[in-house]
Amino acid sequence: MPSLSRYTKIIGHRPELFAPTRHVALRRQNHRTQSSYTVKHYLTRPVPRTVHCPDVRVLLPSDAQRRTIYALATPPGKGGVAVIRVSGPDALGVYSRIVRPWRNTHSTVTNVKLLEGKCMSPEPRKMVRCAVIDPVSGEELDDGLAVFFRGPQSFTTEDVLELHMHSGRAVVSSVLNALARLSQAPPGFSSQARSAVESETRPMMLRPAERGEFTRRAFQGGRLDLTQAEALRDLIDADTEAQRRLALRAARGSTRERFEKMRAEIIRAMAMIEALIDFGEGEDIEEGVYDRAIELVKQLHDTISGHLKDSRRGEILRSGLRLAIFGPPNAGKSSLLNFLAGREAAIVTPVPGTTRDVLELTLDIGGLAVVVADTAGLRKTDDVVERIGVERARERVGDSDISLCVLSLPEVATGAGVRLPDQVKELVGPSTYVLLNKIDLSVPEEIRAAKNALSSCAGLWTVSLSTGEGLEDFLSSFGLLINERFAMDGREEPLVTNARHRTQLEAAREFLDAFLATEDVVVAAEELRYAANAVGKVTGAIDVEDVLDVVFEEFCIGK
Ligand SMILES: Nc1nc2c(ncn2[C@@H]2O[C@H](COP(=O)(O)OP(=O)(O)OP(=O)(O)O)[C@@H](O)[C@H]2O)c(=O)[nH]1
Ligand SMILES: [Mg+2]
Repeated sequence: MPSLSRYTKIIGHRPELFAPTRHVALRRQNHRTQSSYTVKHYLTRPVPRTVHCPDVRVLLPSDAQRRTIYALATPPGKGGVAVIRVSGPDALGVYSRIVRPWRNTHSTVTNVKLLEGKCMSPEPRKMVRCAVIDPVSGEELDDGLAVFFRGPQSFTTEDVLELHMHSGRAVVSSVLNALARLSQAPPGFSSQARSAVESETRPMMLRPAERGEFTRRAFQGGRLDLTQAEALRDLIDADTEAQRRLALRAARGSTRERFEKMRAEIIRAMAMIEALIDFGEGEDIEEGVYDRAIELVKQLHDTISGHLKDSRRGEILRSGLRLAIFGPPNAGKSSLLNFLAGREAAIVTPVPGTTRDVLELTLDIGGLAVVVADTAGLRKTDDVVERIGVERARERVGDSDISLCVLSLPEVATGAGVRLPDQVKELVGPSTYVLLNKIDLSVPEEIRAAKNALSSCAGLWTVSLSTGEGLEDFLSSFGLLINERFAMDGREEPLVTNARHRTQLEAAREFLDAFLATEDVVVAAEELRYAANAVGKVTGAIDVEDVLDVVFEEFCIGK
C-alpha cells in the first residue's frame, strides 16, 4: 500500500500542480460525514463526454476570430465550377448585398439595376439559381448557384454562404473583389447613421480566410476534433485507395472514438486513485482499489504499446511506404525505377556509377503509396562525388521501411550459386527483397542455382528489365506482399497515423510507466492526469492552442 505521507508536503510546496487534488480535498470536506460514499460513486460517475477545445468556447472570440471570412474553395484556374465560401456572422448580409434572383430573360442585361431591391431571403440548404452582382455598381458579375447554411448546421458551425460560379480567373477575381469591397465603407457613409438604407451599406467585418481557417472554425465550433480535421486534410491529399479508406474512416470519427475511449479509461483509473487519496483504503472505501487501478493501467499500457509497435503501419499508409532500391553499379536499379514509374525518370546508361544521388518518386503500387528511392550503386570508389552518393545510398537503405536489392545475374552468378560484393552483402538481411535482373543474358542453370542460393530472402524474383520477362509477375506478387504486410484489409485499422499522434502516445506511455513505478499515491494520481492530458491533446480535447497552428498550416486556403 503506497504511503499518503508526502501528500500534505507536496501539495504545500506546489499547489499549482494540484488544482484537481484541491478539488478532491473540497470533496472530502463535503463528503466526510456521508459514510456511504464509496469509490463506487466515483467509478459510476458518468465520465464527461469530451468537449472539444472548451477554452476557446468559453472565451469570447476576438474581433479577428469573429470576422466573416471568405475564400475560393476550389483550385484556381479555368474549369467548370468555382466555389467561393463565406463563413461568419455577416454571411447572410453578404447574401443580401450581392446575390440576386436570376431571370431567364436577363441574358442580354449586363447591368442588373433592374433587380435592385429584390434581394432574396435564402432558404437554408436550398441551392438557388442566382446572379451575383457588384455591391457598389450593381453590375452583374456572373450567374450561378448560391446556397446558404444557417449556423450551427454548417461545416464551420457559423452561417455559411457558398457561391458556385463559372471557374475563370476574371469571374473569380471579380467576385472576390466584390467581397473585399463589402468591408469598405462607401463614399459618404457615416458611422453614426442608423437608417435602414445606410445600415444596408454599412461596411462588414469581412476578410480573406487563412490556410485551413474554415476547418479551424469547424474545430473551434466543436464539429470536428483534431484527428477528424487531420483526416479531412489527408482525404484531400489521398492519392491511393488505401490512403482514401484510412482518411475517410478517421474523418467519420473512428480515430477520435478510440482515443477518447483510451482517455476515459485513464480518467477511470485516476478516479480510483483520487478516491483513495480522499478516503484512504480501509476507511470508507472497499479493499483492493489501488490494485484494480494498477491492473487497468497495465492493460492501457499494453494497448498503447501495441499501437506504438504497429510497424508504423498507419504512418506508412498515410504518407507512403519508403522503399529503397539498392545494389551494385550497373545492376539495373534505375531501369527498375523507370519501369515502376512508367517513364524515363532516371538516367540509364551502360556506365557503372551513373546514378550519384538519391532519386525519389511516389508511386501507387498495389493500391499503396510507395516512396521509391533509386540510389547510387554500392562499391568502393576514389571518386569524391560517387563516395558521397554511396554513403547516401547506405543511409537511405537504413531509413527505409523495406529495401529491394537489384542484382545483375551474369555479374553475381558463380555457376553453383551467387557471390555478392561485400558492400551489398552487409545490407542484405532476411527482410530484404531481391530482384535478379538481366536473365536475358543468363542460362537456365545459372538462374536455378542463383534462386536456390537466395531462397531465404523475404522475396525473390528473376526478371529482365530489357525484355520485360518476369516483370508482370514481379509487380503483382510484390504488390501483394507489401499489402499483406502494411495494408489494412481485414485487419484493425492503425490508430497512429502521424508523428503528432505518436509523440503524444509515447508521452502518455511514459506517464503510465511513472505511475506504475511510484510508491506515492498523490504522485500516482498526477501521473495519470498527465497521461490523460497527453491523450487528450491528440483529439484536441484539452490545451491545444500550441498545436493548432501546426495542424492547420498544412491545409490549403478555402478549406
Ligand atoms: N541486357 C540487359 N541489360 C539491362 C537490363 N536491365 C538494365 N540493363 C542495362 O544495364 C545498364 C545499366 O542499367 P541502369 O538501370 O542504369 O543500372 P543501375 O543499377 O542504375 O546503375 P548505376 O546507376 O550505375 O548504379 C543499362 O545499359 C541498361 O540498359 C536487362 O535486364 N538486360
Ligand atoms: Mg542508376
